Amino acid sequence: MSLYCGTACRRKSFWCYRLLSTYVTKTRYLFELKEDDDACKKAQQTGAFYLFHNLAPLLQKSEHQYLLPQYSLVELEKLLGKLGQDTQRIEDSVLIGCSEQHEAWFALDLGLTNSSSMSASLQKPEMEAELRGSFIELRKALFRLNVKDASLLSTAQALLRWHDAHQFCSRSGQPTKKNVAGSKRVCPSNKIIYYPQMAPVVITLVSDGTRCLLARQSSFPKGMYSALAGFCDIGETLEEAVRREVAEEVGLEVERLHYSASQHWPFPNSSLMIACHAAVSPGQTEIQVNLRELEAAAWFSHDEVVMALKRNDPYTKQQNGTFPFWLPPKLAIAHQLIKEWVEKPTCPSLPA
Ligand SMILES: NC(=O)C1=CN([C@@H]2O[C@H](COP(=O)(O)OP(=O)(O)OC[C@H]3O[C@@H](n4cnc5c(N)ncnc54)[C@H](O)[C@@H]3O)[C@@H](O)[C@H]2O)C=CC1
Ligand SMILES: [Mg+2]
Repeated sequence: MSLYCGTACRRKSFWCYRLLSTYVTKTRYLFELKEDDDACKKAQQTGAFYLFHNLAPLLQKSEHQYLLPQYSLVELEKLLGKLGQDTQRIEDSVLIGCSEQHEAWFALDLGLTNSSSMSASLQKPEMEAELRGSFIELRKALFRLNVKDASLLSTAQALLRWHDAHQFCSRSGQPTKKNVAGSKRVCPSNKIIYYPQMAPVVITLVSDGTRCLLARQSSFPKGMYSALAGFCDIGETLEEAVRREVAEEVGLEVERLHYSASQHWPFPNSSLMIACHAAVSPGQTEIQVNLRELEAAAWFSHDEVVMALKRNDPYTKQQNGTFPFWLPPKLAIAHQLIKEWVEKPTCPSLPA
């Protein structure tokens, strides 16, 4: 059971941690680091750093998985010294979380150049040799990481990318300055504060009661089908976005929908994927594929989907030269939606 400390007693630190659950103290600690630059600098002294190069995380290969090396501040300072770099570069790091023991975790990109520190991009091969690891594109590495590491690296990459793309104020054109944690940037001339953003995206698995509708874009790997996805338009509710995307992409009218879960998705930019199941009436299932958005869409039976979920080697070409039908990997929320449908194909009851 979690105990809640009703009064936020501000004695030694920002909050009184004594009576709170581990989760709450951790959350409050992270909040303090985001709000208080001095506290965050202090946390760096005992913290752990994850390294990136041009948004690719540093990983070490073990037998079947990638491992995530972390460095202390002292180790990082030593490394920068060896590579002939100023330790001021550590100021570009961003806070990405902390352990239950309050060891703060930071991410630092040594390949990106920052407008204010004027630091030069470090050479990748030189660093890889020194660190005995490789900077691997996140898209390639994500599915060979455990869930916790994958989520940590997705957050880190999204935050590093956001800072890289928001170095200037869109009103004054002046360089913006990040706080120590990297939870915001401020324009020194007009005090406008910029916060990291995610784009909301709806992802919908449409069912007619016995089959589910899956689609593919030409950019997907060969043979892979997924649920319908689309960015929310400004001003739309979640329900309206689902209805519009399904109508736009396959020409069907959704009758009922049911929220399932959500996921942060770092590609190509930061999105908040909001996953739903939706139903269409069994009498109105004729698909009209919007070829400007999709390469193909089709209804799949329960058995076909069960078979596809079991497929381990999707990239193997079949004898007739085509690729087998397969589904997104476990880590993608599309996979979870499809798995839920396989386990319970009947459709839920919220009106769209
Ligand atoms: N994690 C998962 O399981 C899955 C994630 N996704 C992600 O969902 C996202 C959206 O899916 P799509 O079918 O591509 O969306 P979509 O159906 O909305 O089409 C993309 C188009 O929407 C427009 N657009 C509107 N707002 C945009 C914004 N904020 N950023 C970029 N483009 C915007 C652009 O013209 C773009 O070409 C993709 O980024 C994809 O990576 C898609 C399927 C599965
Ligand atoms: Mg789409």
